[in-house]
Amino acid sequence: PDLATSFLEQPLDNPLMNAAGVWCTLAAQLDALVESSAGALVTKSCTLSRRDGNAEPRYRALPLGSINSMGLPNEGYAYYLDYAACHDYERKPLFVSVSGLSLDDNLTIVAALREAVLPAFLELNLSCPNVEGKPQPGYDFEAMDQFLAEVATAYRRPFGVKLPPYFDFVHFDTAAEILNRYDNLAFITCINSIGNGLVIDTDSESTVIRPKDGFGGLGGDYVLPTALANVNAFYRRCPGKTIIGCGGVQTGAHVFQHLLAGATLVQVGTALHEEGPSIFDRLQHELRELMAKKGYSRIEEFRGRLKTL
Ligand SMILES: O=C(O)c1[nH]c(=O)[nH]c(=O)c1I
Repeated sequence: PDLATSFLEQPLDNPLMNAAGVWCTLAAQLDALVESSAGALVTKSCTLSRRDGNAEPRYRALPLGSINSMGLPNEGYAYYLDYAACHDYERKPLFVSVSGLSLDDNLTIVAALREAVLPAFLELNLSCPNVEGKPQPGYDFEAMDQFLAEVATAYRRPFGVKLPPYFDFVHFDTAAEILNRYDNLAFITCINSIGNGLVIDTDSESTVIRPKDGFGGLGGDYVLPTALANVNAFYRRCPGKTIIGCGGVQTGAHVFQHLLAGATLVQVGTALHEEGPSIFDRLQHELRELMAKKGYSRIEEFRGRLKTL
């Protein structure tokens, strides 16, 4: 079976990439993703200036996934624009994730990205749950609409958004109605971590990460059904847009499920953090095996074809 696909008319060897924030803060990590068999890669969400992020421990791997409250540690947007300027786009597409601390910061970064005239894809992160005192725009529909109105106008080129998980059909409907207003909003990445979970260690009777009294974003097995729901909800509601699936991917079957739900590309976070970039070889092998067993030779034969009962 062939895993070749395309994204916004760009060909990719396969639909797999990292999730923003994982294995992508420093150039050496990004280089490792370029060298890996990932079909594409995305940079750590960036802010105007470099940030240390929250106090450690701020990430914990768990039997069923992960919890994190990194606090947006990153090298500052110039660092990632420099990386994007040196990337070989013939090899694989590069996405730049932007998560400015204010609308103005986002507009400054987006303007710089536009001025750089790079073939990189902008993934506007509206869903960071871990910056104390910064509510995420993804859960404030008025703020989200304003951010998109200004960014869509300033950037003028195709871009995408990274959304938080929603858990109610009214929220799916409202968010989709906003996103559908912006013609150059070309893709939607669902989901970011499930925000502000609390993991407790029974023996120590304590939280397991330091920031925010232990409250942090959940990833891994915990989030797969929610991720699939959000992928399919926006796939159904935004027919003119491309969906990128993110959340809970650990096996080729999980990739298959995201594709079935309507995803075009599939991002890997927690499992990549734990296994490293070789995971992209394993996931492709497992996906090919599953496709062969089902008699599929190309992804387009089943992508978006989720059956209902
Ligand atoms: O804490 C983080 O840096 C972080 N952590 C997440 O789970 N999602 C995000 O978008 C971000 I910006």
